[in-house]
Amino acid sequence: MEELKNPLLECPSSVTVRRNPPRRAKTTPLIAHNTTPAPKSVSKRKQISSFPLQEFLQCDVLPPPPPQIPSSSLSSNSSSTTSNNNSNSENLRVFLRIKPISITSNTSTTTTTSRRKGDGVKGKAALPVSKKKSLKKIESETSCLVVNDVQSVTLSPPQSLQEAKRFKSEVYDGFTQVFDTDSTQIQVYEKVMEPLVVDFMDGKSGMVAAMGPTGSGKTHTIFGSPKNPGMLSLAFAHIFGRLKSSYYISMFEIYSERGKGEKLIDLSSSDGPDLFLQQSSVRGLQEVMVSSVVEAEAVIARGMLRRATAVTNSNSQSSRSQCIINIRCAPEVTDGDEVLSNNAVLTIVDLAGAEREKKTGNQGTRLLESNFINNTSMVFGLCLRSLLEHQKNPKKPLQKHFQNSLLTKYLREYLEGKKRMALILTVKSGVDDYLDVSFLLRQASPYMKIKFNVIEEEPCPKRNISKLPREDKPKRRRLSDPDAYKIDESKSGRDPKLETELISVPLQQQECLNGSISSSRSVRLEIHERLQLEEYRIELNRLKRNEQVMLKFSKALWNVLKQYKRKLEDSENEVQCLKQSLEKENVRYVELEKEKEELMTCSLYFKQSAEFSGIQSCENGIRGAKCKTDNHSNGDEEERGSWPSDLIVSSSTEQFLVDNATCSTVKQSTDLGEEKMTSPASEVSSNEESGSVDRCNTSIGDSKRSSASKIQKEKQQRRQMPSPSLLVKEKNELKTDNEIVKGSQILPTEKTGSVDTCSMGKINSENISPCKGLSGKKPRRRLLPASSILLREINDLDLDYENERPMGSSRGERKLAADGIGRTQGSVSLLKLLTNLNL
Ligand SMILES: Nc1ncnc2c1ncn2[C@@H]1O[C@H](COP(=O)(O)OP(=O)(O)OP(=O)(O)O)[C@@H](O)[C@H]1O
Repeated sequence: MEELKNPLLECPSSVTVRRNPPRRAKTTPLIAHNTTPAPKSVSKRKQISSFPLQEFLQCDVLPPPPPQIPSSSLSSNSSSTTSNNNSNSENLRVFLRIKPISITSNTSTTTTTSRRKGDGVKGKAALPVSKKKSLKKIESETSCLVVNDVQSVTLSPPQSLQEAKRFKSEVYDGFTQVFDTDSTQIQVYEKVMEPLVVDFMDGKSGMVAAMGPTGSGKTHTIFGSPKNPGMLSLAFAHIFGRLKSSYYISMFEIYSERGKGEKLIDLSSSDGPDLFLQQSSVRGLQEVMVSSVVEAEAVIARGMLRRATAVTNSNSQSSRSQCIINIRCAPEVTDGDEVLSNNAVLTIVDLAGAEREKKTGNQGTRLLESNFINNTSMVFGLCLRSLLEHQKNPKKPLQKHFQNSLLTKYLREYLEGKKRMALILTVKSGVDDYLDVSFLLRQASPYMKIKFNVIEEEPCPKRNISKLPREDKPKRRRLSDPDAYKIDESKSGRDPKLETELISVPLQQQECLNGSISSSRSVRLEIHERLQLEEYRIELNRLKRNEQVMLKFSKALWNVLKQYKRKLEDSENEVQCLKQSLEKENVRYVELEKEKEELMTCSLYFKQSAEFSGIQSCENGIRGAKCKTDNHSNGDEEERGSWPSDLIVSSSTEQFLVDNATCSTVKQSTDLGEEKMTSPASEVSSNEESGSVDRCNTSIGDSKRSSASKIQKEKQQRRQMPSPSLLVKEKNELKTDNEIVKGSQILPTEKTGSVDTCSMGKINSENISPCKGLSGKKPRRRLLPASSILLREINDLDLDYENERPMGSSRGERKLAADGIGRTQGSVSLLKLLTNLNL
């Protein structure tokens, strides 16, 4: 009772403090190491001011030596410590290894600086006992982690952080084994790895993963060094020392270059294809068959050379990737037959160490790698955390955190508690490493409660080829390149001769073949045959589908082409039509041009005629004019008329000779009832021989020529007609002359209808001042031949009415017609002509 009253007076020698819940740090009771637990009285505990950490650390109490258990009994012993009563369920084994502080400390002795990677323990072991003690003292002074016993440690914050009162000492208990700073590689192997190796050789898969901050000794623990071999090398020695057998080894890393996605890289083979993850197996990964420790070590050494490493502030050879090594049992071949084998795989994972930016001083690429490394570690931890919570409370669903990284995808079965695994946490115990250690222990210590519902894997009597990831590759190759398959077979240890036979022998002969060989071979043949058939079936389906697709595509293409052809034909037809219509239009245009020219010519002519007519009416009156017409009884026949005449306009003193007052022939289309005009010149040149009938726009519409002889005469006269240019010239001359002409009168030459046609309707003789030509001299005028002819023709006309004959009334007096309208002589003449033509 007295002890209880005054606990400070007599401290117990040791105490074990268990953390539960693990994340909540408890104040360490004020008791000495290795003392009996103090009574948990709240009233008494209040009296304890603080935990005398320094005092405690200064105590030169060596941790109890690890129990020396014979190797043969390690497996059973270790499992007995971790497994529950239920043989199929066991806890996740979590180990803690503390890296010697002297190796990490910059202020360490010469021993530290001379050490190389991996030989720290050995060097320390070689020291004399007195030096060992002093070194231990130094370590204890500068360490933040103290080993309480084989299963627990106490983590104390450095003085600077203690003052902040946010950080308190924490005890972490429940580890499968804590390896102190002076633990050897062999000790670690025996505890961590050997049970897994034993199980593996019994046909059970297992995995061990090393976790911890950068530079804490993960790679050292797994791979070690030539002088101080790690767990892997020791495992090889164990595996190959027992039985003479072959194993497949594969080694690959998951790396993120500059943090851009994750990449799988085959470390065991440099010439292999690109790797990709399919569910939980790596496709394309090369497996190297080894049958001795040396071969296995060589494969691992090659892989280590290829592995991504870099120099950081924390580690001169820091791993930048997650490295995974698989060891798989190869079937033994005796006399061509394979014997017992199993599907068990032993997996060793060296995770890249979590990094703090402040400590590592990483920048750029290194920093991006750090992010990837920390992220993967976090996902790995989340998967285990989720599994633990699910096991605690089955109502909580198992989160699918494994999907967030390639590593966790690959290790899914382990992270879901389906296969047994072990974790080894490596830490540095320096004061500077307090935060790293604290983070890791807080994160990983709860994993000790994770249970694995191990499904016992039955040893496989025959190798199950379909389950092996590597088997897919030769299958794929076989279809395209049989030689490639042969090479692969030599690697995998199969009988290539037999496989070649299998491919070549028809299916019908397989039964005979199978009958003659052993049962194991027949099973293998059957599997191969089935796989091959399946491949062919898939290929056939693919080809069929392709064929159907192509068929449909070609049909569609054909239809489209047909439509295009039809459209093309239509377009061509349209083009032809347009061409024809264009030609027609061109012809019409030419004709219209000609008409236009003729109209202009005629217009000029009639203008002259009107002027002359005005002059004549003023002075001499109408001498008479005759119009010769040919009437054809049949209205459908073409009519032809021309007015070749020489008009002689005489005044009292002078005569005007008009050359070639021409009118073009008139072609009358009775169907359309329209008249076309052509120039006399053109008619003479082009239409005369063909006998085409033109109608002069100045001619009287329906006038007919009286006799053929006259026509002939006209034709001859027409040949003498001048060109329109001459007419223009003549017009100019006449204009000049008109100024001095006193008066002249031109005889009416045509009916009003024809005047209209030739735009002569506008010409009114009344508008022409008769007095204009009277003033001045009276020069002798020479009439153009056509005008003379016209005048003569008009004079030849038989006018019925006396009053219609142009009177010789001088000065263009208007004659009163019966209707009382005053007309000039020219108008009267035209009227007569029109009347004769019955228009
Ligand atoms: N227990 C130990 N005993 C002696 N030396 C050790 C021990 N642990 C680590 N070392 C040495 O410390 C250095 C760093 O160790 P290691 O490379 O294994 O760290 P790591 O955790 O793998 O780091 P990273 O995650 O950056 O790759 C190495 O030189 C190694 O030899």
